[in-house]
Amino acid sequence: MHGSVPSTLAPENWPFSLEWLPQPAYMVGGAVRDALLGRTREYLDLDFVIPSDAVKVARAIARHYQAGFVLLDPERKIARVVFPHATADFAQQEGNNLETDLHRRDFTVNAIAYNPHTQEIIDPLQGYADLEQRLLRMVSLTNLKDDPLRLMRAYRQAAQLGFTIEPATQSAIRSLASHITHVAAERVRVEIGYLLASPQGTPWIVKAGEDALIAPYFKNATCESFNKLALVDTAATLLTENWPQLGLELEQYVRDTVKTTWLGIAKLACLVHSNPEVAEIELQELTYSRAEIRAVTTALKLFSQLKLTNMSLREQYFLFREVGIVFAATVVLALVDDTLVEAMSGNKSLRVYAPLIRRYLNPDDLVAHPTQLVSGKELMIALNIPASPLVGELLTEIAVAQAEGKVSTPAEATEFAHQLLDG
Ligand SMILES: Nc1ccn([C@@H]2O[C@H](COP(=O)(O)OP(=O)(O)OP(=O)(O)O)[C@@H](O)[C@H]2O)c(=O)n1
Ligand SMILES: [Mg+2]
Repeated sequence: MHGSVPSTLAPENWPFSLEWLPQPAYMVGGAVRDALLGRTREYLDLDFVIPSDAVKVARAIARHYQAGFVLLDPERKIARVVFPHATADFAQQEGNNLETDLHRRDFTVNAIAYNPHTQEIIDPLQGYADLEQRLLRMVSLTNLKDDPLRLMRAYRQAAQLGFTIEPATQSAIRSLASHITHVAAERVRVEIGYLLASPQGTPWIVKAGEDALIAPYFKNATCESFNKLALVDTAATLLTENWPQLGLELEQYVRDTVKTTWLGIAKLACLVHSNPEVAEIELQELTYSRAEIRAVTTALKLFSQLKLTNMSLREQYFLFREVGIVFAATVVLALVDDTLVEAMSGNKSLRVYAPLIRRYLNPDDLVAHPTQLVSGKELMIALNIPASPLVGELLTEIAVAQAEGKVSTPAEATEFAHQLLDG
């Protein structure tokens, strides 16, 4: 049917030996699809279908290789083996034969199997032909309905693979859009996360919005909200060109464990209600973490303050203290807002933020990155005062005075606090 099987599928590249798999056993899903596309991935994520004893096989492999073992779904008999640089899922075949299993999957390009014992490709749904045309074609409307997360997966995979959605599949998705709410919000959040993470995702989340898949989660999003997403990408590029360090920060994750980059935070801020309190509820419903919600609401609260010119050092100090690590995302939001007010004319509007950005990127800048001259404890001893909120207030005033260049040593700081108390 088509050329030779790509070597990336070969068991030599697996984290375990082929001998551990019974006959027959099949590799399926994304790994087969990507290998046929010539796509390489940094992290191997393999899926196997085994007619019987899938969990037993997984357990034996995990034990032998001292890898992690997770029983993902006891009912459908799916288990995961976690190796240091790869993950392998082992699922009991659905139905009496492999064809039935493949017919229950989401898209034809994800329903191609590879038999590692015979090196055969099994492609009853002509997924390979769709791969060549770079098309996501549903296996059936019923399958989309059976797991409506697949509606969102279509946009996410189109974005990741650079594919388009085949027209009949597109109509089916539209007709089933209201079913998306039957899916756990957490699963939807993961797909949305992928779409917000990179510029390739932007046209596809816009499309998902037009097809009514986003409205259940971002009830207040308007056309303008979606238009802002592309402006975020543009603003991020502009910032990156001028301050590469800020660009790197935008690509970083909020926390290592969550999948939202700072760029994603800026985009979320465009989709939620502009009132931080309403935004918080929307994001909670989508199961975003507290750190992510705080990041979005902070950016929403503070972006317009970045625009203020002639801010005193004191005001700047408090701004930096409040914005913290959300700075880069907040500058992006401010730039996007400028664009909406007046067409972004080159670096003109960027210049407004340059002084703040320079402070932020300079670790020795005492306005953006204050150091502590004296601790609360030292202050309590030196001034002979008890622990109380007053100590915190004095420490803040010392930091502001340091930012203003009024004090620069512990002794001066203590003396300054002393005067404040007496005055
Ligand atoms: N809701 C879902 C999730 C998965 N699958 C099937 O299970 C395979 C593996 O799922 P997953 O790893 O989630 O997706 P991949 O297609 O492998 O894509 P990715 O590149 O994101 O891993 C898919 O290819 C597809 O055949 C499905 O039919 N419906
Ligand atoms: Mg996969």
